[in-house]
Amino acid sequence: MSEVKKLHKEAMHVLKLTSRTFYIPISLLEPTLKKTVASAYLCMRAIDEIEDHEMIEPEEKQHLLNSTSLLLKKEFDVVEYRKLIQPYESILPEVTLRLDDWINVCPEGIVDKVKESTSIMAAGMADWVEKDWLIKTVEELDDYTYYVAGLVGVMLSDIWKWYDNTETDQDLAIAFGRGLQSVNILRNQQEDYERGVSFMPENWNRDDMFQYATNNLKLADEYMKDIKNRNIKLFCKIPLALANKTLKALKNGREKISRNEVEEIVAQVTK
Ligand SMILES: CC(C)=CCC/C(C)=C/CC/C(C)=C/COP(=O)(O)OP(=O)(O)O
Repeated sequence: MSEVKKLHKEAMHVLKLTSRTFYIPISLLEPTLKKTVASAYLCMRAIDEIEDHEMIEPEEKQHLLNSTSLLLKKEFDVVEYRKLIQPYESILPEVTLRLDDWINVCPEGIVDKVKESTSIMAAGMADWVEKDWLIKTVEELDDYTYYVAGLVGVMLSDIWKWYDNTETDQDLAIAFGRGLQSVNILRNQQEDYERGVSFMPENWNRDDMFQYATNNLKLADEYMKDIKNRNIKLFCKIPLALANKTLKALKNGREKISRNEVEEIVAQVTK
């Protein structure tokens, strides 16, 4: 097997191990999009694992994220990156240690966009680590959800445009990301509370966050209307359907949806 093929296979393997939500939709994409979106997911997940790490001090996270953000702005210097993460090698996951590999999986015509989006996300995450994720206003919630999810939407829209000139609305793409992220916030609220983090603006209760999620997921439906390519449409439909179903389950007091329900939704969307 050629080196390129081998790397692609490894990327899909790591993707399967890291993403419950996106492994299936990415697998259903045609080869060029599959490589691109897998690479983009893994690059962003690489830095997300730094932001979320339980054993790394905030100052160190900021340094790691800001330095990675700078490295992504130039031709990626893998020697510098290895030096940067070397002290944390034993505690960081494979997806983070192999950032250079994921960049190499990405097709040449779009890799700069993926690096740029990941760089902006890393700098935004570093700022939120500094602020200790202290969200007081809805503007701050919007800012946080923009960096960690809205930007993914923007990047995906850029990928669709590059791939076959599919034009989608940037604000709706951001809302799509925010919708998915706010469902996760609701799902993880207790767990986050236990580690001392809350994404609820002051004076907000759970119902307000439900409303925020519902509004953004409605805008995600609008986003879908611009997509004609069936392959891209299918990719977007799966996380959206899972988020809608999860939101409904949470409203009914359940913790999350079952593996069976996930399978049912995927089967329904792909039939
Ligand atoms: C235009 C468009 C499609 C916009 C959507 C943008 C997008 C994919 C944002 C990601 C947001 C998010 C909450 C990811 C983690 O979800 P998770 O915890 O469910 O995923 P995981 O299983 O990969 O951890």
